Amino acid sequence: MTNFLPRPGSLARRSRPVAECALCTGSSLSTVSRSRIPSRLPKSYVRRYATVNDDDPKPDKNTKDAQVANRSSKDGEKKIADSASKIPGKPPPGFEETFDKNNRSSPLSAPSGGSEPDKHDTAKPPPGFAPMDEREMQVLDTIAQSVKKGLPQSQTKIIDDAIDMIKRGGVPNELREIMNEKMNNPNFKMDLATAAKLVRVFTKMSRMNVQQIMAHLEKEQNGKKEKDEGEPAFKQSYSQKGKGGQQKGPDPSKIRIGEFKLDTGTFLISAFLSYYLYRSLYPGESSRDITWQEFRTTFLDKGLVDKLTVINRNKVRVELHREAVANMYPESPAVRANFYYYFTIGSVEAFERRLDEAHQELGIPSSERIPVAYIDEVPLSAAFFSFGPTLLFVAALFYFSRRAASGAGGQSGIFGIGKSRAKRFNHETDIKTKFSDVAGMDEAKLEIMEFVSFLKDPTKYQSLGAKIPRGAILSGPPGTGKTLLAKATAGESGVPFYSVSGSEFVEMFVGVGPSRVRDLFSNARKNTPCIIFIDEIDAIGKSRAKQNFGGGNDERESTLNQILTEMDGFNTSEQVVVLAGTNRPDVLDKALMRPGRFDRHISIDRPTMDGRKQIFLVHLKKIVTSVNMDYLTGRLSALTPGFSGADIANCVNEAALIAARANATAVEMTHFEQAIERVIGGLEKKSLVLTPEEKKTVAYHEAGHAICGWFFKYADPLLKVSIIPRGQGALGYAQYLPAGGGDVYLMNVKQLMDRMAMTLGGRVSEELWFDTVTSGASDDFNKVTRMATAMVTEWGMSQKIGYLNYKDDEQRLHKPFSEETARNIDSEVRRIVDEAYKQCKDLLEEKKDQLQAVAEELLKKEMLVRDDLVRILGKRPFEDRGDFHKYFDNQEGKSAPPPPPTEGTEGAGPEIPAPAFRQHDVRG
Ligand SMILES: Nc1ncnc2c1ncn2[C@@H]1O[C@H](COP(=O)(O)OP(=O)(O)OP(=O)(O)O)[C@@H](O)[C@H]1O
Repeated sequence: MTNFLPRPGSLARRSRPVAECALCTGSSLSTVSRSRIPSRLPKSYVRRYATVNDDDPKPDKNTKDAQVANRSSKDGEKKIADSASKIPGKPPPGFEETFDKNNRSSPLSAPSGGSEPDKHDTAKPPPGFAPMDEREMQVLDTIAQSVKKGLPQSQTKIIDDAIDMIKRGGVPNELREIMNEKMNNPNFKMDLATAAKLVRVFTKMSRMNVQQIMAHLEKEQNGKKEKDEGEPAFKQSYSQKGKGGQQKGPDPSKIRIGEFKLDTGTFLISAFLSYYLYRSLYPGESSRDITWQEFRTTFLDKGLVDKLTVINRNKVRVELHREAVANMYPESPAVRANFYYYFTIGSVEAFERRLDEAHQELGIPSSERIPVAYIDEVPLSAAFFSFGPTLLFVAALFYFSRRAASGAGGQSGIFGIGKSRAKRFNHETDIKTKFSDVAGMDEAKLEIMEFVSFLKDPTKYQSLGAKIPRGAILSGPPGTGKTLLAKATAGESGVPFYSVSGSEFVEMFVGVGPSRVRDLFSNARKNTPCIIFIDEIDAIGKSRAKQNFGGGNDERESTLNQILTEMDGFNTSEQVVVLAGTNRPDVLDKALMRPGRFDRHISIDRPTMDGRKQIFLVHLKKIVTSVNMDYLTGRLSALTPGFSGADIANCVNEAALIAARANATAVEMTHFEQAIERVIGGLEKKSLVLTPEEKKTVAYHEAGHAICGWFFKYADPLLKVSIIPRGQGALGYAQYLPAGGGDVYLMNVKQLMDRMAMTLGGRVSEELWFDTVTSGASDDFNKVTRMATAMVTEWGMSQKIGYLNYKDDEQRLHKPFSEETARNIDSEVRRIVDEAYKQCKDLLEEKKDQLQAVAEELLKKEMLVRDDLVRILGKRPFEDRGDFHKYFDNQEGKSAPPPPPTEGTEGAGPEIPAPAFRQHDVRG
């Protein structure tokens, strides 16, 4: 009994759960795991549980336990503490039964409010638990004391809590076994496994609270057999957490179920803890150091030594006759197997001498002398430190190679580096693209359709003796739908599709490229029929002759050679089609293009007006809009000359985003136009504030362009001009519709001259209206020079130079013409530009008033559209061609066509001006 009442503080701590049991109070505090609040337990808890609140469930007056509870509630904490201190060794009033050694029922058997009196006697402890008598409690304390030895204070607290809980709730069977062993065997010794078991049990018990055990008990009493009956009580109590409302139990959200999970981390920590505990309980259990004298008197002189081992020339291990030792010293640890005594020696010679002397003194004949062995042992820690860095390095290497490989597509470490990175798409699940998703490019589709019908029905061709082309190169500007077409081919033919980019063959290791090519083709051969698509093939397929100029690249060359070999290696029956995409067909190696490899060259250009209409139709399908589809696609395609399929897809998506930002229910024409402006001109830079003087210059500059466009017959009619800065350095922004209202494929001299004159309109206007000029016309001059140079050197439009083509070739170091021709070219270019300048100046001088009117209106409104110009300048004096009227007339303030793109593929047509006023850095 004294064990339980060591000091008032302890009493207070222990009386709380007991009173809690007796009263069956559902305190909210009790929901907190005890292990988390040990320091908060003492005083306030006693008060809380010793007093019955109005809303607490009332105990049954008939039951003895209820009376106990009632009494204790009346007396309160003070009485409990007093009685405990006055009658040491006796339980406080109301707790007698809890500590009654004859009463085998656990304190947990106290019925909760409302339970029937007779249940008290029949109440059993939870399965897996058993109540304790006093002797058992003492044994438990002894075990706890030995476990606590050597543990830090925080750990001993947990064990105290667990013991407390066990005494109140009963002993789990696991613990009872150990206690029984201890009671029955006076020589009971704790081994490592037992220590670990004890730590586990104590930790679990310390985390339980009274309600959990009681809830389990109540359920047992009501005869509700759960399927998990027989599990330890703490397990079941957690499984009841979800049934809120039944009891005023713990808040499920606060219960940390994971605490009982035995994951790897927990396992390792508890294993370490157990070992530490075991070691601290039995320090030096497997060895002990002694002196030579001890060795001599205790063991050698008594004939107990079996063998001596000299370790590392400085230590001797004594191996004893275990049975003889057991007879002589039954208590000695040396009885145990694996226990050895050690003593240190100064030198082996001195040790041998002393041993010799001892043998002689003891009169041991030389034949029976104690055998001595000599060994060198490396301590475990030393071994760890010597191999540790190497192991660490190997582990790091392995780890990083795996990470790098998984980042690059999940190959198996450094060993998978030669494997192909091609992604395989399955026609059934991954490739849903069909030819109907590819708008326009009818000719390209027709060409490639042949591959599809070959893959679907090869016999049709083979029966006629025809050989099917091995592959096709799809070339064209970026975003024109090359990849889309290849995917559609796979989708239509219903075969596996391997997609890889040319750059994925290139790696810093030599030989990786060819190895990946081999792997790709061997995979493909295993899965025939199939399609391989190599995007951006120019990364590996560049002409070998050109590479050599800059020193060459052997790795790329051998990768290319491997591709050539593999494509040659297909036999005619293998249905593997290789498609490749590139933006630069001109740099490809000729060997790639020869018949038998990529026999077909399918060029995909930017879509025509009609093609754009169809592409818009494809992408508008997913968009919610109320605009008439025919009108919408027609107008949008007219507004977007030079757009690629990808640009169109982007525009449509951008329009939907703009509409969503404006909270519109459908995408309107204005949203599409804003999107187009944004794609062409970039974002409006409202933050860029120009000075009034700068603004005026920009307005007059743009007005100059606008007047030229309006009054030159072959210039582009203006649709919109603004002086709100946009995009990359453009201070003004103007949109024109290409002359003719559609795509322009041919330009005559008149058109070119008008266009050049219009491009110079900005600078000429500045000259007319200001006393100085600005740097803003530099981009205009660049365009004019390029146009004039092309007229002279490429298009045969200069009589002096004649019908020669001196197209500039960057690869060539020397110009292919004489100095005199160079001088003539210069003078002709100058003459043409001067003519354009004169043409522009004459017009702007003539229309000076109109120019001023347009510029002032622009300054006022910041943006003018076609209708404003009609109002200021009157109707344009020339007939507009094409579908212009259909889409742009009578559409107030809605026209917003872009300037035709100037950047284009070679041979795409003459330079087209985009007279936007640009900001230039003229410092230094
Ligand atoms: N003819 C088209 N019909 C419908 N959509 C198209 C068409 N052309 C391009 N697109 C759109 O543009 C996107 C990009 O096209 P794709 O990737 O095929 O271009 P690409 O020519 O392979 O470009 P790159 O040369 O840069 O690889 C497609 O996903 C599609 O949405």
